Amino acid sequence: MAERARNGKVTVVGAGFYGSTTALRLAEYDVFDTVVLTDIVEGKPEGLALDINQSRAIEGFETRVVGIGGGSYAGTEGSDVVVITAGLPRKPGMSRMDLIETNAGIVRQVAENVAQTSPDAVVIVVSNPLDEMTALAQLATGFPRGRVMGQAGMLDTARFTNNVAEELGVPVGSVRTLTLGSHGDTMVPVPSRCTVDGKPLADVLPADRIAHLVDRTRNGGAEVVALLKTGSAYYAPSAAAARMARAVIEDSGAVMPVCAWVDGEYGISGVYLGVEAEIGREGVRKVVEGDLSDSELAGLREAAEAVRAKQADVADL
Ligand SMILES: NC(=O)C1=CN([C@@H]2O[C@H](COP(=O)(O)OP(=O)(O)OC[C@H]3O[C@@H](n4cnc5c(N)ncnc54)[C@H](O)[C@@H]3O)[C@@H](O)[C@H]2O)C=CC1
Ligand SMILES: CC(=O)C(=O)O
Repeated sequence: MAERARNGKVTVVGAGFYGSTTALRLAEYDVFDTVVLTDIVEGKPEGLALDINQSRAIEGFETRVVGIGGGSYAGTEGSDVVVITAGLPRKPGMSRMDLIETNAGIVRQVAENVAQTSPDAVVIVVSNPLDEMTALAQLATGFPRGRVMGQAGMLDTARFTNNVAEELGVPVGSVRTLTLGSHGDTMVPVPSRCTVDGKPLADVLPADRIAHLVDRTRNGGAEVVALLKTGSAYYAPSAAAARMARAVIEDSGAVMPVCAWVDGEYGISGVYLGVEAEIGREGVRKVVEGDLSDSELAGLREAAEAVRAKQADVADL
């Protein structure tokens, strides 16, 4: 059998629930040479890496996972992609914004180390609050804005899709949805861009049910936190971040909803915000502006102003 071509190195910083499941997904894709998993805790990433490598013979992938504990960056050098998952998750009753001070210290320190050791990497931030931590990671790395992006829209869109599919009892594969804006209170699910088997959502569901699904999507993370009691979601979130990292290493040009620097699109400038973007080897190739209804566009602009105010403060955190 022809040997599969693999290339590149991806580092996942933070070997908690999000980081370890992301590392597993990335390894199972079998497209990278190496997945590096790091943490400040000694032994945990090394143990998880060994565990994943021991699964290779069963699952049939060759990508090797390397675990590095103790907060070291030796071994991460020259990564093509870095996924930052380091930081506290929220507990029931907390908002993502309640994490800002603690996680800002962690993300700043991680980003500075990444800039030193992997100066050409594309950085995918997942630590919360997402929009603010993405802006902070760009400041702390000093990387071009297109090379730093955040994961939220893929996840929120997947939640919207799942909600619609469950409501109608149809396969998720028949549903298309889109979610833009912030990964917080000003999230903007976009019903006008949703279809079921190619039909507009408004043709298959009454307005009050669509409003309910929009609301459920906005609260999708909190819904999981309330059930788990400790920690937050990681299966769907890790799927989203891993897909983004894969799009980068494969230079795929896939258009995905991500937290990207917006510079004029939708009449919005100078802010990291959830928008659709074309992803390739250089990170965000371009923001893709789609059609929105008047109220959705107003919601996106409102989200931009809400996160702009918070992002202006991150330099001082
Ligand atoms: N953007 C999104 O859609 C989502 C974001 N999140 C966020 O992702 C983050 C991680 O979540 P989980 O993995 O569930 O939390 P977790 O508590 O399981 O793992 C966090 C890990 O980060 C490590 N860590 C802390 N400081 C570090 C540092 N300076 N360097 C390296 N590692 C460090 C911890 O030791 C721990 O292993 C949280 O902030 C959470 O809110 C979670 C789900 C979705
Ligand atoms: C934790 C988080 O941000 C989420 O599950 O959406």
